[in-house]
Amino acid sequence: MQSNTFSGLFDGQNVITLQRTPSTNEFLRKVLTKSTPLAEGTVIMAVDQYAGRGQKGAVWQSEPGKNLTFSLLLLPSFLDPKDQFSLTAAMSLAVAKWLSAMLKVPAKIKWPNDIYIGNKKIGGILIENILKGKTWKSAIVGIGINVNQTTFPDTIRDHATSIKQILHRDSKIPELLAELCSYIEREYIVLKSGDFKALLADYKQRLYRLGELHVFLVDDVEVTGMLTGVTETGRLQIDFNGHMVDFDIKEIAFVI
Ligand SMILES: O=C(O)CCCC[C@@H]1SC[C@@H]2NC(=O)N[C@@H]21
Repeated sequence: MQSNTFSGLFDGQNVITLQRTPSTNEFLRKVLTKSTPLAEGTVIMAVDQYAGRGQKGAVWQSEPGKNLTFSLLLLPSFLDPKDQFSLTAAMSLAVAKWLSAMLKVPAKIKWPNDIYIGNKKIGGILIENILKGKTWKSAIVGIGINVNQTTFPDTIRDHATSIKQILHRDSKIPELLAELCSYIEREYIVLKSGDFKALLADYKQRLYRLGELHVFLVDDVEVTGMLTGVTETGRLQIDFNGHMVDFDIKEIAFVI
């Protein structure tokens, strides 16, 4: 495990804790659009996030006070927008590595950036990029981790897990935030170094269902193929009987 103190970019000085807010991503976006200058590494954390947002317009449900729900501000102006996926890879890797080290079980990345333990989702990431033309203004990295919640709504009960369900004890949320931020910092340094190949290779190694036959939904039709990796731009590569096809997030979904 890494030390549980903040370091460098995430020094713990810029953590704003909100008791109740619809969505930390939304809150951060609003602050940024009001042109309030915020330092890179600013974290908005919510105790009760009651209308959390997920990918593809989904909702992110979280019991008040039980989970880690936060958004952090990155200013990746060094990154060409065509390399956006490497930011997704870096953030997913940070969460997966942190959870694997803490829980002592492998945490996998379900493409593009859900975090799974076994066949259950423990966390999710929603990155909202704010670009100005071809340059970055900022990236809002929203992360939700199920921590002390042990019961889940019917719709997700069979496919959700939490840190408590694995460790059988409560965890202190601010301490988890500090630990996770140190993992984020480490991957962000790799991203800044421009070593996208290393990030991609690391990401691929941790892909959920890599090398396995799986059922996917493509154009409302269930198809079976083998997940073989991702392209440099983050498209999911599937082998259908020797015929390789790649997809973006709008074109394919996993069938559980
Ligand atoms: O699994 C997903 O689809 C992504 C979930 C992302 C949830 C986090 S919680 C903090 C931040 N604020 C939001 O409204 N969403 C993200």
